[in-house]
Amino acid sequence: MSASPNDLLSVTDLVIEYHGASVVRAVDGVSLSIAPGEVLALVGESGCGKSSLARAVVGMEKPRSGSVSYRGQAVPLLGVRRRPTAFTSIQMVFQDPNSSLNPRIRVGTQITEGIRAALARGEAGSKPEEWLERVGLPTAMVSRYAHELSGGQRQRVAIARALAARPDLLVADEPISALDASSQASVADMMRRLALDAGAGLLFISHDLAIVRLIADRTVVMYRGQIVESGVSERIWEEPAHPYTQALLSAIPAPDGRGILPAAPAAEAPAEWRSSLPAALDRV
Ligand SMILES: Nc1ncnc2c1ncn2[C@@H]1O[C@H](COP(=O)(O)OP(=O)(O)OP(=O)(O)O)[C@@H](O)[C@H]1O
Repeated sequence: MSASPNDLLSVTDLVIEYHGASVVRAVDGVSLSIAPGEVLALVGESGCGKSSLARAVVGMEKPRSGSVSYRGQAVPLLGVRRRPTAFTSIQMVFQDPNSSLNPRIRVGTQITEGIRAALARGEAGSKPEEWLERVGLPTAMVSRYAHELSGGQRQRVAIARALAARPDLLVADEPISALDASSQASVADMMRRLALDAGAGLLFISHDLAIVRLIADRTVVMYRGQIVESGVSERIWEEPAHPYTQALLSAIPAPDGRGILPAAPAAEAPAEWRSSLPAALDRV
């Protein structure tokens, strides 16, 4: 996955470490890129470094080494106060909508913040009600407060606000896990459509390979801070090359209760994975 001058986002040899009682290397030499109008999924089990990578992409995490560039320019570290205007064209949706919405500000006002960011970059204006409709919420919700909404409604508002800023690049970190199972696929598909209608790129982080298969052009699989496999989503789904990807796929429930893979993959998984994914690997 080498960088091209046309990339919207280019991450090169990224290393992120946390220094506490011990050093945790959360991201260990990751390179990836996203072209305009492309959906890239980042999958992997909890703790593999997905959120650390996402935060670095939007300038919220300082890399130990390596680089993150957006349209060929290094993404600046977010200031204590606010990010430079140019970089409002990168928006992030967090797993927990409470971390981006203010419970004491009306929903309409919060979406208007996104609209203002778009206007400041010379983009066309829009109304908060339009964005509520696009994410499947009633327009009357403009006058409600975030704390009056359900978790799923809040997440839709967070998505509406991010999209209202008309980003070129949308980074969505587990954006659908707060939603009920029946609406996860439709909201993921809506994000894909809205991002692509705007010609934006979408970095979609999830542990749900079934949904990723539906919406992502390419998929990157992370394990313990490193990329173990990447490629066209359909290929990864049909012919996972790496034993870890095979284990992730086999852990997806199927009607027969045996996981999604029809036959046992040939590759032998290293013993260390047996401890991290025992249930999945029992079926591999
Ligand atoms: N601020 C921090 N300080 C110390 N360690 C951290 C910090 N943030 C993350 N880590 C560690 O870095 C590793 C990667 O964490 P990260 O949140 O990036 O993983 P993730 O794949 O997003 O997990 P999840 O799916 O559970 O959100 C984990 O071992 C985590 O404990």
